[in-house]
Parts: sequence; structure tokens; C-alpha cells
Amino acid sequence: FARRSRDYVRKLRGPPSPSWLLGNEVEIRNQSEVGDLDFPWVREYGATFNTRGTWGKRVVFTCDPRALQHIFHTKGYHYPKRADAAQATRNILGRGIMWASGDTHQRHRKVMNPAFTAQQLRAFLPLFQSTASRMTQKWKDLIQAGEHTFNVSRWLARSTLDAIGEAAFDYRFGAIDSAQNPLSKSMENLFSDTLLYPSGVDLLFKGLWQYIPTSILQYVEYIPTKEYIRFRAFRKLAKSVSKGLIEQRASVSMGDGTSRDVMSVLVRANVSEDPKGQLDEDEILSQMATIILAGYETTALTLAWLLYELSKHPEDQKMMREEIRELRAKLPRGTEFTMLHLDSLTFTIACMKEVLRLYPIVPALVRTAERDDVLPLALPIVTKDGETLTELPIQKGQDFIVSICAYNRLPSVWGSDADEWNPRRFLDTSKEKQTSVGVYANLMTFSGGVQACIGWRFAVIELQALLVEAVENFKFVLPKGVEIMRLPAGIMVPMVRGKMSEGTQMPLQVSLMEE
Ligand code: HEM
Repeated sequence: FARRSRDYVRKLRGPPSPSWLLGNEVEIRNQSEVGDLDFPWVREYGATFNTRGTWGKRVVFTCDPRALQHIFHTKGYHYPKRADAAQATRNILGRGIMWASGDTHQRHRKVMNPAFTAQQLRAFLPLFQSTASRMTQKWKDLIQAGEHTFNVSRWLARSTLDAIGEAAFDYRFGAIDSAQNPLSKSMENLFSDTLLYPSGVDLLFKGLWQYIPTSILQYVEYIPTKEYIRFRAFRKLAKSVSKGLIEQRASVSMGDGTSRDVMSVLVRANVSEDPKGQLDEDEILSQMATIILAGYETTALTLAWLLYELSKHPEDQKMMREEIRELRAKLPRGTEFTMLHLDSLTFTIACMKEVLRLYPIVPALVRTAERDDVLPLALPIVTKDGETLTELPIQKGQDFIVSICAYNRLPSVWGSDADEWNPRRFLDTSKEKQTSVGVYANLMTFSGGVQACIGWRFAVIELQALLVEAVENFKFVLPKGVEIMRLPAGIMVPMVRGKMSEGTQMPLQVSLMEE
């Protein structure tokens, strides 16, 4: 069986590999924009095909809905993150939930889950709303001072950072009021300064990581080049700020022991007597660094892309504003929207789902099969010899690239206009028969299954609150001559063509809407 299954991957079609040593890795990591290769490859070879990694390794590329469901959900723990991806996460965030696998991950997730229930997160709505109104007040000030075009992604990131600090740790970054917080400074352009367009040598080096035992590999963090120095500096700073917060919390009362905010669940896990619910101090600090980093820029960038699409589609922007204002008009003056109100804004929500579909901030994930297995497929593969496969036998150790951005644009799932902005697709709810993947709106944007984004509900509620406040008060227009690119820096970041040295940015013309 082992031999046969190896043969199956060998039989798959796929793009030619430019070199044995580097495989397709350099071209994949150096796409000028996210999806430049993924989309045409899927059109040409189907949803599952063969690519080459470094050192001659075969890497199966897939965006097949059933394969994704199997890899992330049904057999989640049998497809851990590839060792090099796990180590890269550890370099940035330490031994937290994003790095952990198997039993360790289960333990981390068990501790964290109570802080991320729907009920717990809905209670943050007023906090998100007050953050949103502090942000829009700043925008009004800027406009009054004569600034009409500004980098909205930076402002959104300052706002989501304030929100995560306060929601998770009762900590005030004060990022909206001042850009000087050292932790927020150390996160600025963290990915685009380090992971954008890597060299062949870098990729060859990282291609060896999966063959090095973790006990030795962990020392790569001390390599004295820019990437490792930046990541280490961020991690150390995030952990030391976190330690200060824990000490502060310890000096005040811990309440009645039932609080479910992130900080309380972490501190309780440190003193828990149940070994399956314990975290050591280093794990707790890593967890806090993880929540801060994972919890702010992803949401801010999603919203930046949404304002960008609304700038390109003024009719949709207008429709969203009208929907919000119509609801507002029904309420007594000065009333804040509740969660029920926000959830009733169907067009606004459809636009939010559409942006999550077209702009998955994490565009791809890498996984390894821990054992021999047979992958079920929704979209059959035609092999090099013309054979049709409805499932794919694979061998232990098989690596995968899972393309989230390509899944989110599969015509078989989303229709023939899958490459285009069309929020109305989400208003049609008759397409319920699809293979269910992911945690929200059948999208892979938050990943799926056992290691799916723990903060997806947090992100969705925060997006709703910030979006409604922004669109109700301001009009957004794309400045003339500005071309925005989707840069592949591990996460997808917006940059202006020809001005990449200026880093992540989404400059939009913002004007105040009359009441
Ligand atoms: C639009 C916003 C967001 C997007 C697109 C997003 C996306 C993702 C994705 C794709 C993963 C899986 C990563 C992997 O397998 O390597 C993930 C994991 C994670 N996310 Fe998010 N995320 C978002 C917001 C948030 C927020 C707001 C928080 C925290 C409040 C958060 C916390 C986490 C954590 C802790 C994990 C690791 C979960 C685990 O390994 O069990 N994320 N996220």
C-alpha cells in the first residue's frame, strides 16, 4: 500500500518545477500578489495537484472542499502544522496555542475556549463601539485640520490594538491617542519587514528544518539576521509587558473565580490542579503575545480591504450606509446598536463576508500527514495518465499547501463570478448543500476544525462595530492614481504600487457624511 500511495502523488499533474533544489518554492513565495500563481494553477490543474518543495520534496497543493474538511476537521490532529511552520510561529510567539500540536494543543485550547464563547464575546460590543467612536473622533479631527487622505489601515490597527488590549487583558495600549507605545511600534510592519519575498538561500535553509529535532531547531531564534532579531525582540517585549500585566492583576482581587476574560482563564490555569488544564508561566506569556498579535492586525487589515472595496463600489457603499441609517432612524436618538440590531443589517453583513472571502489575511497554510491516509475529494483529479481519482491515497510525511485564497474563489462553491466582488451572493441562502468547511460563512479565512481561529467571533463582532461606525459617518474614495497590491508577507498586507518602501498602507480619501 505504501508504495502504491507514493505512486499516486507521483501521478498527479502540476506546474513544472524550475529546479530540483528550490522546486516551486521560490516562485510561490515570491508571487507579486497573493494568488497570482494559485488562481491560474487551479484553473489549469484542478483543485488538487503536485508541486515541488525545496530539496526535491513533493508537496500536494489543495483547495478541495472535502480534502480541507478532512485535513482540518475530521482528522485534524493527524495533520499537524509542518515542523518549519510550527518553529516559525514559535520564533515569533513562543510556546503558545498557535505553535502547540497534539495533546499540548488540546490542553491550551481547553484553557482558552471559555474566554471565546459567543456569550462572552457579545459582552464586548460596547467596548468595540466606544473604541470605534474614539477612532472616528480622531478622523473628524484630522479632516477638520485639513487632512483628507490618510492611511486607514494604520488607524484601524491602532483601534483593534486598543480593543484587544482592553478586552483580553484590561490593558490600555492607548494606541488611538498616541503612536508611541513601544509594543505597538515593535509590531509595525513586523511581517512585511521579515517575510516578504524571501531569498532562495533562506527557503533552502528553512526547507531543512523539518529534518532537525525540535530540541536543536529551537535555537534558530538566536540567528543574528534581521528576521530572527525582529521576531525575538517582539516576543521578549510582548512577554515582558504580559508579565507586568499578570503581576498587576495578582495584586488586585481575582474576583469570584468565575470571570472568563482571557487574563482570568490564563491566571487560573497557572494554579490549576488538573494537569489537562494547566499552563506554565512561559506558556501563559506566549499565549498573551499570541492573542495580542493574532487579535489585532488581522481584523484591522480585513476592514481596510473592506473600505477599499467600498471605495471601488460606491453604489454598495451607499446601500450599506442607507441600511445603517434606516435602522438608526427607527431608534431613539443616542441609542447604541445592540448585537440584534447589527445582525439585522443583512447587506452590511453580506459585504463583510464577501471581503473575508476575497481577502483572506492568512492566504495559505501548510500541513503534514502524520500517518498514511486516503484523502476524500469533492473535485476529482485527472492524473497524468488520464485516470480519474475521486480520492487520493497519501503516505505518512506527505506535505500539503492548503490554499485558502483559492478555496475562497472556487467556482464550484461560489459560482462563475467567484473572482469578482459581489456581496449579493451571500444574500442567496439557497446554496446550503455545499461541503461544510471553516467556521464562518463556509469560508476558510479563519481556517477550520481543531486549530481554527479561536478569535473568529471576536473578529466578526469587532468588524461589525467598527464598520458600521465608519460607514455611517464617512465616505471613502480611492485616491486617483493609487494602485493597491495584495502583498504576500506570510499574511496578506496592502501596499501601494511603486511605494513599497513605505510599508503596509491603505490610503483612502475620507470625508465626513452629513447627518
Ligand atoms: C479577520 C480576522 C482574523 C483572521 C482572518 C484570522 C485567521 C486565523 C487563521 C487562518 C488561523 C489558523 C492559523 C494556522 O492554522 O496556522 C487563526 C488562528 C488563531 N487566531 Fe485568528 N484570525 C482573525 C482574528 C483573530 C482574533 C481577533 C483573535 C483573538 C482575539 C485571533 C486569535 C487566534 C488564535 C489564538 C489562533 C490559534 C488557534 C489555535 O491554534 O488553536 N484571531 N486565525
